[in-house]
Amino acid sequence: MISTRTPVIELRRLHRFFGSTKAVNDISFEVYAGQVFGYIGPNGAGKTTSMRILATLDLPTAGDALVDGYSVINDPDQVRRRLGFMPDAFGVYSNVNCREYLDFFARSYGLKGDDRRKALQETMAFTGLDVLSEKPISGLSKGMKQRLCLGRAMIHNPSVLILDEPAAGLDPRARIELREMIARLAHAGKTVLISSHILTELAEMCDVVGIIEQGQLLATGSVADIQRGQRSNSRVRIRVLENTQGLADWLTTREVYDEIVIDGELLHFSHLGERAEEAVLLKEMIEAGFRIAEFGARHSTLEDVFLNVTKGRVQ
Ligand SMILES: Nc1ncnc2c1ncn2[C@@H]1O[C@H](COP(=O)(O)OP(=O)(O)OP(=O)(O)O)[C@@H](O)[C@H]1O
Repeated sequence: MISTRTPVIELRRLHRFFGSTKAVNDISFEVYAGQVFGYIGPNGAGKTTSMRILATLDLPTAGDALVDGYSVINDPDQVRRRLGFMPDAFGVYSNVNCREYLDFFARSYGLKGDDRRKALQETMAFTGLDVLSEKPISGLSKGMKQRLCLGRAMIHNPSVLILDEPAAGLDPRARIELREMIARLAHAGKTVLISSHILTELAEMCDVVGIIEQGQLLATGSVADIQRGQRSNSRVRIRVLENTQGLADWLTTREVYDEIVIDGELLHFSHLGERAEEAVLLKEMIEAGFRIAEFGARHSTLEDVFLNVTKGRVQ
């Protein structure tokens, strides 16, 4: 089915080269209203470079990036109006308090009078900073600084938020709170692009993820889709008391079990099916007369998926 929805964020064959470094090398994807898109890749993959282009802080070597249909090349002002960017490094100004910091950015966006007061109040309430409004930034925890930085990115009520590694360095509680804030943003109809080099960190907060390495998008889809696309869903290990070869032959007749490796009394193979099928397999092996002493299945974790998709290449 052809989608008639217009993407809120669109990367169209985006390229950005720095000399011989292909930081972004032909990346295309679309993100729709209210979606949270996880941009995952190892260090140096090209995440920050593409996010900076979307935030109109850099220009592509070729291709384009669009926000609400506006090109970062031709309509950067329109893009800026619609977008809030949270960079991976927190800006300084540590000698001001939270309210003053947000007020400064509200003024730079041209907000005046009641509109500015309302924006400040709403942003501080959303980020939970209202109770800390007079606290100097220098005294804030890492989690609170991240909230402040998110507040700064959303002070002008943008429809799109670009968050570069917001979960990095957060403790588990602050990470859960960040996840909740992002869910609320998506619920309010905002479109969020969020990066990390850890798939597990984002898996629960994203509708769709894109895995990037060496400037190229290697896989996109829901985490479940990407997991399904992997060859080995689980590694099964069986110890049989005798007739290991006989069991291997018996398994080979069943098409779902391939690449069977025999190692003494042990058999290993990959399995692409459901977990329930493993219970059926165990029952059938025993019924077929094989004396099974051990049976174990290790399901691929999100880390395995990430390692399978990426190759560990750096540039
Ligand atoms: N201004 C620049 N000049 C030269 N090379 C650059 C510049 N900015 C980025 N690069 C290079 O482009 C590549 C991609 O960098 P980028 O910062 O986009 O990666 P990243 O995925 O955000 O990584 P990280 O997770 O480490 O932040 C790297 O090889 C980096 O060294």
